Amino acid sequence: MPNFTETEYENIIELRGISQSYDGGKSWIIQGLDFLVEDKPAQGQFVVILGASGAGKSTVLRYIAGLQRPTEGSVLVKGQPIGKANRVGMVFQQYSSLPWRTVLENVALPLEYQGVDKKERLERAREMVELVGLAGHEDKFAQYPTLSGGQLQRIAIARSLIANPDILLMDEPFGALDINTRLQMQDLLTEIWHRIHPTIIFVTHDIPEAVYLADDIYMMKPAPSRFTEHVKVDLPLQRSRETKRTDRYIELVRLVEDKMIAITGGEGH
Ligand SMILES: Nc1ncnc2c1ncn2[C@@H]1O[C@H](COP(=O)(O)OP(=O)(O)OP(=O)(O)O)[C@@H](O)[C@H]1O
Repeated sequence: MPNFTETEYENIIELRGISQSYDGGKSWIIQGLDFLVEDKPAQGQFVVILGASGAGKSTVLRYIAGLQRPTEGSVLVKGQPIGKANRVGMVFQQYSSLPWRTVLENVALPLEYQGVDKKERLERAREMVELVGLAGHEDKFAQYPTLSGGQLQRIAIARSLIANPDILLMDEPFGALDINTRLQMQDLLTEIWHRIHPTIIFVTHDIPEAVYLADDIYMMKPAPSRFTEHVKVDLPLQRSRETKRTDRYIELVRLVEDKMIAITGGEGH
């Protein structure tokens, strides 16, 4: 009899032996990449990916989302090949709302695709809009400058969370925001994460942001790339601006910076 522990699968994400070529194997963007993320359902996980520009960070997210298959290797999500059953949400750097629809309608969109009836989807969208701090803006059109860049990213986060994803993929979601908005969004994201515990895979170029948000940081070497470094962020689970003043935080930022410089030779990460 198999001994089932808390969950059926040890790893919520399992990428093994991944290689990627776009020219029939003459050159390789990614080679021999493994990426295993443990499943911790009651707690979630916050994993940050760092790597030089062009290393393949977005490509890794696309594999997990099922938007792309690697040239070689296997991708399992919750122990299964990617399929429609996987609940994976995605947030990109570019604003991705439909400007001719209201905030509420944009947030409700995934439920509309699922065929949830209008009353229920708007009710659930209202809860999400509140969760991301957009109450009062429900009926505005989701476009700049009616809404700011930060508000548009809040819509994207709410929309990705409404379908109750097990995994939330975030590709430099705060990269286009000014510094104050970026700091606010970091705090919003940690707050949400503590409430609903998805497994978050977050790509950024910003090392202080990575250390502030992550449980685990994985670093990619340049092409042919794979993960070569892992840093466990042993800061308290609950973080605040004060965390950024602690010796351990400062030490970890330095450690990650040194590792990135060693991996990339200081090339734009
Ligand atoms: N369809 C494609 N054909 C050829 N090359 C591609 C294709 N898609 C991606 N690439 C290349 O694969 C590499 C990895 O791209 P990817 O966008 O994953 O990198 P990244 O690490 O996310 O970069 P950045 O930090 O600049 O966003 C890049 O060199 C890119 O040019």
